[in-house]
Amino acid sequence: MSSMHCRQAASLHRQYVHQESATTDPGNSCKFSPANEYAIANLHSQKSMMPKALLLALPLAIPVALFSTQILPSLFQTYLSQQPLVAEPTIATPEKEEWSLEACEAHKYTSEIVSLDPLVIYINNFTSFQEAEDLIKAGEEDFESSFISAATGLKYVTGRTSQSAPLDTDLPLVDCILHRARTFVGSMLQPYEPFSIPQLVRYFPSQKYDLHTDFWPQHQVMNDGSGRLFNRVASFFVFLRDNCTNGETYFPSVSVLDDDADAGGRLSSLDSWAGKISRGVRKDGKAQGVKFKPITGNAIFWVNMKGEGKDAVGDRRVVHAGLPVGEGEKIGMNLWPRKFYGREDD
Ligand SMILES: O=C(O)CCC(=O)C(=O)O
Ligand SMILES: [Fe+2]
Repeated sequence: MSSMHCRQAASLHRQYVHQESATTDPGNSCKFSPANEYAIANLHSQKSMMPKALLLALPLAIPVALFSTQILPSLFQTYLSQQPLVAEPTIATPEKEEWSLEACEAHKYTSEIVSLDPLVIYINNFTSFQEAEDLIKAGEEDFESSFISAATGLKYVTGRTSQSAPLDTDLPLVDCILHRARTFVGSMLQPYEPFSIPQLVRYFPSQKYDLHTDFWPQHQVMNDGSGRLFNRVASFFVFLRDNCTNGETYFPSVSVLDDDADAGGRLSSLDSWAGKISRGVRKDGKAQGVKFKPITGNAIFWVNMKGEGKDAVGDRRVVHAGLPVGEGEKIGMNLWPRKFYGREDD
C-alpha cells in the first residue's frame, strides 16, 4: 500500500473512529486496526470505479451541484458535504476550529473507578489523538522550565525537571476541553467557579516530578480583588504524548488495590487495566500504591480536597509523582478545577 493511502486511511480513521485510535499513532506508523483497514478497502474500491462513474455522472453533476448548494435546506447540506480526507491541525483558521469543536463536542470517553476513597478515576479517551496533538501545537512554543507554586511564590526546584507551558483559554479547542472537564466534575463545581489556566508539561529522558500534591496547604487568595479563597479541589492529568518508556504517574498512597495482593491482586485480574494501570513499587522493591502508564488521550482524575468551606483541607493520600522518563518524550496536560472556600476576611 502506498504511503499516500496509508495517510489517507489513517486520516479517515482519525475522523470517524478517532476515539479508538487514541493509543496509537496512525499518522506515523500506519498501524492496522480493523477500523482503518476498512477505510483503506473503501479507498481502493472508490479508486477502481472512478473512470466509469465519472463518465456516467458528468451530465448529472452540474444540476445536482446547483440543486444541492442552492435549493436543499442548509440542514441537509451538512449530510451532503464531503469530509476532507486529510485531518489537519485545527487551531489556525475558523474552518479548522469548527472541525475541532465538532469532534470535541462528540467526545466518547469512558471511565473506570480506581479508588473510591480517595476518589481516583481513570478516563479512557478523554481526548482524541488529534485533539492531543492540537493541544500540544497550541502550547509548544511557550515551553519553559517548570516551577512549583509555593506559598512564597513561584520556585524552581530540583524535584521538578520538566518544562511547562500555559494554554490559551481563548482557543476554542482549549475552551471545549475545559467544558468537557467541567461536565465530568458535575456538581463538584459551581458555574461561577473557574479552572486554572491549563498547563502542558513535557519530559525528556530522566526528567521527572517528585512526590507532591497539587493542592496548596493554605487556600490561595483570588487576584481579582474579591478576597475569595480558592484551592485546587481536584486534578485531571491527561497524557497527550506517550512516546516514551517509563514516566508513569505514581500514587504511592492509593492503596485500595493492594488489599488482595496476596490473592493475585485485583489489578492483575482486571484485563481492561492491563498495560494501563499497575501496582507501584517502592524504592525498597516492595509493592505499594498504583501507577499509570502514559497513554495518549487517557487521563487520571482525582479529588484533592476533603471537607467544605474554610475547613476544607488537602488530602495527603493523593500525593503523586511523575516518574522519570526512560527514553523518548512524554507530554501531559494539567487541568485544575478551582473551588472557592470563603473569603480572606470571613
Ligand atoms: O507527569 C506526571 O505524571 C504528573 C505531573 C503532575 O503531577 C503535575 O504536573 O502536577
Ligand atoms: Fe501533580
